[in-house]
Amino acid sequence: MTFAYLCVNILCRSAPQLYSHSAVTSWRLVAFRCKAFGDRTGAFFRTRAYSNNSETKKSSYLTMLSYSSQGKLVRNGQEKKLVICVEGNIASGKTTCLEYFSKTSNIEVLTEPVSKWRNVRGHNPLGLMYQDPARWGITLQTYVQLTMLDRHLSTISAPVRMMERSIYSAKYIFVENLYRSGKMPEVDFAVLSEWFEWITQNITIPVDLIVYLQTSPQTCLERLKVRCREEEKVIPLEYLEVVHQLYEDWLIKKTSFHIPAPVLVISADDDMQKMLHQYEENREKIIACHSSYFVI
Ligand SMILES: Nc1ncnc2c1ncn2[C@@H]1O[C@H](COP(=O)(O)OP(=O)(O)O)[C@@H](O)[C@H]1O
Ligand SMILES: Cc1cn([C@H]2C[C@H](O)[C@@H](COP(=O)(O)O)O2)c(=O)[nH]c1=O
Repeated sequence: MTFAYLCVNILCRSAPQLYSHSAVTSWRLVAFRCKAFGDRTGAFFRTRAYSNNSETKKSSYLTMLSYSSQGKLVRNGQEKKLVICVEGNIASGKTTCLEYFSKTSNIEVLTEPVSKWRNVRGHNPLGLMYQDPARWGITLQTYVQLTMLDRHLSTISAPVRMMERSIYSAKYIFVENLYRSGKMPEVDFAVLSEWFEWITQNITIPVDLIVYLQTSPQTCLERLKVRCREEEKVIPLEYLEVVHQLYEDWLIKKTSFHIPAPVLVISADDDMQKMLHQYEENREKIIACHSSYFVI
């Protein structure tokens, strides 16, 4: 613990009235200086200051961040939790899988924030993207990236978290697809990539295991039709085939992008009954193989 850390900590406790805006502002400068001089407590100062003024709500998760030994921002007290990301094509059965595991005690599930993508302050970026990907792809994907980051950084309350997709697949599958298919202008792709690289280089995104629900694109098309989301009615089989190939290159062939965690592949073309059976068969691999996380 540094001298500066001790001084500010004592001030925080003994003089709460110092949480005036001007004091907060000057603490930010202290924080900035600490960071500039390589002091890992900088983030602590900054977040302590933020948490005591009107910006509290907007930066609530920042109050829990500090620097790791690698110099990345990391959420405090979440290190021993297990994070599993369930990946797969559109309508492959990810939500259904999460619903099944949500009945298990000690597991919390986080589904994709699709409702936000369909309604942000009265706008529907998901629908707009499907209508005109070249115009609205950047809009949707910027928002997807933000909401996925928010999901990754949200407080984990159970020993195990299962979440649907990740900030990685949003970039490696969907942004990549828009760009490669010529539907995303190069400048949009460059800006999104800069954001993505900054986030992943500066913030620890905890992922311990990827469960890949491997389906045929044809199965996904059938399930997509049953689910019948209005925005997705325009999705043809070819789109699902491209998404499938991007997933296969990333998680099976391992030839495209960095894989942030070990991958467990589950064949997911079977009917619901057989899938539930498969989930039970794989339960140990998903959770128990990480039991060392609980022996602390
Ligand atoms: N194994 C399965 N067999 C048949 N239908 C399924 C199966 N798993 C999911 N579904 C149905 O397919 C649709 C898409 O499933 P969902 O879990 O929402 O997929 P995702 O979250 O991957 O998009 C839903 O209507 C769901 O009830
Ligand atoms: C992550 C992500 C998703 N989308 C689209 C693809 C689908 O239409 C929905 C998500 O539905 P799913 O049933 O969970 O697959 O959102 C996208 O366009 N871009 C993305 O990054």
